[in-house]
Amino acid sequence: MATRVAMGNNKGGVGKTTVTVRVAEALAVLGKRVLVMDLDPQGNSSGRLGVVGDLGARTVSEAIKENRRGAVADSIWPCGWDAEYASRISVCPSTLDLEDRMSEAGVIGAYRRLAIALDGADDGYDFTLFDCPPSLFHLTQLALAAGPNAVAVTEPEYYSIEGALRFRAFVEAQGTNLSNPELHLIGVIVAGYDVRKPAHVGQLETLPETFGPLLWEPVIPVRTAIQDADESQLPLVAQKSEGGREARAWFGQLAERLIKATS
Ligand SMILES: Nc1ncnc2c1ncn2[C@@H]1O[C@H](COP(=O)(O)OP(=O)(O)OP(=O)(O)O)[C@@H](O)[C@H]1O
Repeated sequence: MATRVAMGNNKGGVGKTTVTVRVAEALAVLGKRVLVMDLDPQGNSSGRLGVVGDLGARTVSEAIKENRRGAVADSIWPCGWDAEYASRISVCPSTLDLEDRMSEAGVIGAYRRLAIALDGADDGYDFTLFDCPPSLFHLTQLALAAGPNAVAVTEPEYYSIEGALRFRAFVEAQGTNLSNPELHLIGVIVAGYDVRKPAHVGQLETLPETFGPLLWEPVIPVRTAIQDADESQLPLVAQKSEGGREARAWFGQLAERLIKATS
């Protein structure tokens, strides 16, 4: 089984997908084989990893629906990027159909369906990263039931930090309920830091006290190159600017931090 890591925050737009995709990219640069599970019906990590077009039934929604051991294997796509290391990245993509799985939330044991569908399917990977939706409800619970590690992603902004704290509290409280007593938060990643915003500067100072040793470095500042890579669905290696080079280095350090935290 791969080392499984769920990236979450129950506030939206805080950089979860960006961090998941760019840490996956950085892990692949370091030679790791990575499976990205897109658990957000918006399908943003699928698109940013170049998995676009008609996906037919080969999506994470279908794999969960099947409720069969290893079903994820039939929903795995290669990363669509033109980069040497992209061959080490695979994607289990989502579409809006993933919303349909929400109706199963009340079904006894349904929260285990992704863990069951992943069983054996991610054995060939070093890491499986789950890009969670901005919620603590069923789709996030499917990810948290599937693996022992969770990482909160937050902007240095009040409501985003509140969302990260709720995610941490949920992870700490729900492991047993999700049949995953090993579940724990291994880190907090701060993204989207805008030095021009006094509120960001102020909140950044409070974060070491709030999260203590769980706070990972480096903080990821806002860079046009990161947004451009996301919007053009390209790897960071395609961003030749200084910002692109900086971003590759920062995500590389976060990937190394993740490897250290899980080894
Ligand atoms: N460090 C950064 N520099 C510049 N743009 C960024 C950075 N981090 C994220 N963004 C941009 O901010 C927007 C929101 O980021 P992202 O999609 O990762 O958030 P999210 O938490 O996954 O959102 P959702 O909750 O909707 O899934 C995107 O347009 C992304 O490209």
